[in-house]
Amino acid sequence: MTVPFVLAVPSKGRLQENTEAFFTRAGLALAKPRGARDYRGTLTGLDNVEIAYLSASEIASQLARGMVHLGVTGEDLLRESIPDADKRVLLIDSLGFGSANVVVAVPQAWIDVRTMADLDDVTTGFRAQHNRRMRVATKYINLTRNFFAAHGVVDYRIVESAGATEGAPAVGTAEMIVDITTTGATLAANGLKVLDDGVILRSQANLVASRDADWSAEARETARVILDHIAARARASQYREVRTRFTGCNEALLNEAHNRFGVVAPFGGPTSSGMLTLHCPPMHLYALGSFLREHGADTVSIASLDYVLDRENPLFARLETFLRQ
Ligand SMILES: Nc1ncnc2c1ncn2[C@@H]1O[C@H](COP(=O)(O)OP(=O)(O)OP(=O)(O)O)[C@@H](O)[C@H]1O
Ligand SMILES: O=P(O)(O)OC[C@H]1O[C@H](OP(=O)(O)OP(=O)(O)O)[C@H](O)[C@@H]1O
Ligand SMILES: [Mg+2]
Repeated sequence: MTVPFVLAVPSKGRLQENTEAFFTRAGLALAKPRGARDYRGTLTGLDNVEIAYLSASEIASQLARGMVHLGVTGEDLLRESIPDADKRVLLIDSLGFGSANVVVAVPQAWIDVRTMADLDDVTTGFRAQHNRRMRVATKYINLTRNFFAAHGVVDYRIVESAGATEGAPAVGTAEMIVDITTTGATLAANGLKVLDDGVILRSQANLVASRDADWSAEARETARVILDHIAARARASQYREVRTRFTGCNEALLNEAHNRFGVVAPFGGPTSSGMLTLHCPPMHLYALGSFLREHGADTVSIASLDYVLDRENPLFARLETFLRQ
C-alpha cells in the first residue's frame, strides 16, 4: 500500500477561499468527492494526493510534526507554534494573501508611549509603583516573549487570550496586547495604537513544506509535479507575451529591450522571417510596444499567459535543498 501524499489547506476563514483560488489558478483543482462537509479531498489528476482540510493553526502543528507534506497557512502561526521554525519547515513561497501584522498595541491614551523603549520605561515604573507587572494579553506567547526580550523589556506578564484580545485593556484584564491586525479597524475601535517600532512580524499565507514528513521518492515526485504547476502559473503571471515581426530586429535591440523593460526572449532571437516572441513585465508593455514600433515593427500583439513551463523549477529546487540539509 502506498502512503498518500498529504496537502493541508485551510478549512474555513479568510484563508480558505484564497487558497482554493490559488490552486485552481495553478491548474490544480481541489475536489471534495464525498461532499462539502467532508474534511478529506482530492486533487484532480493526481491520484495519490489527499487533501486535508484543517484550521490554519492545526496546519502549522501538523507541518511541525511531519503529519502532512505540504500545507498553506499563515507565517504568524508557524513562527508562533514551531520553535526553530526554519529548521522544521520550509516556507516555499509567500502567496500574496492573508496579509496581517502581529503588533504590540497600547491604549491611545498613553500619549508618551510611542516606542518599545518608552514601553520599557513604563513597565519598569509600573512594577516599582504597583508591585506587580504589567499584563500583555495575547495568543502569540512565543513571538511576544522573543520580541520583548530583544527590546530588553522584562517587567511584564503574559495573559493568554483566546479571542477578542483587543478588548482586554478596556475590560481590565490586561494593560496592553499583542495581536494580529490588517486594516487597524479593530485596534482603533478599541482605543489602541501600534507602537512605532512595534511590528513583530509581517505575515502572509505561505506554501510550506514539512521536513519530517515521509519524503519517499514517490512523495518527492508528487511535490515536484505540484510545485511545477505552481511555478508555471507564477512565471506566467509575471509576464505578458509580446509578439511582433520586423526584419531590423537584432541582438543589440534585444539587449536594449532587456535592460530598459525587463524583457526576456524565451525562444531566442527572431526567426528567419523576423517573428519575435518576448515576455515582458506588465508595467512596461506600452513602452516596449512603442520601442518596437520605433525600430520598425508595424504591429505588436500582447496576450496574457496562462502557464509557462520552464525546465527550471525554482520552488522544487528550494525544497530539494531544504530536505538535503
Ligand atoms: N485580519 C486578520 N485577522 C486574523 N487572521 C488573519 C487576518 N488576515 C490574515 N489572517 C491569517 O489567518 C490566520 C487565522 O485564520 P483562522 O482564524 O481561520 O484560523 P485559526 O485562528 O487557526 O482558527 P481558530 O480561529 O478556529 O482557532 C491568521 O493566523 C493569519 O495568518
Ligand atoms: O485589523 P483588522 O482588519 O480590524 O483585523 C484584525 C482582527 O481580525 C481578526 O479577528 P477575526 O474577526 O478574524 O476573529 P478571530 O479572532 O476569531 O479570528 C483578528 O484576530 C483581529 O481581531
Ligand atoms: Mg481565528
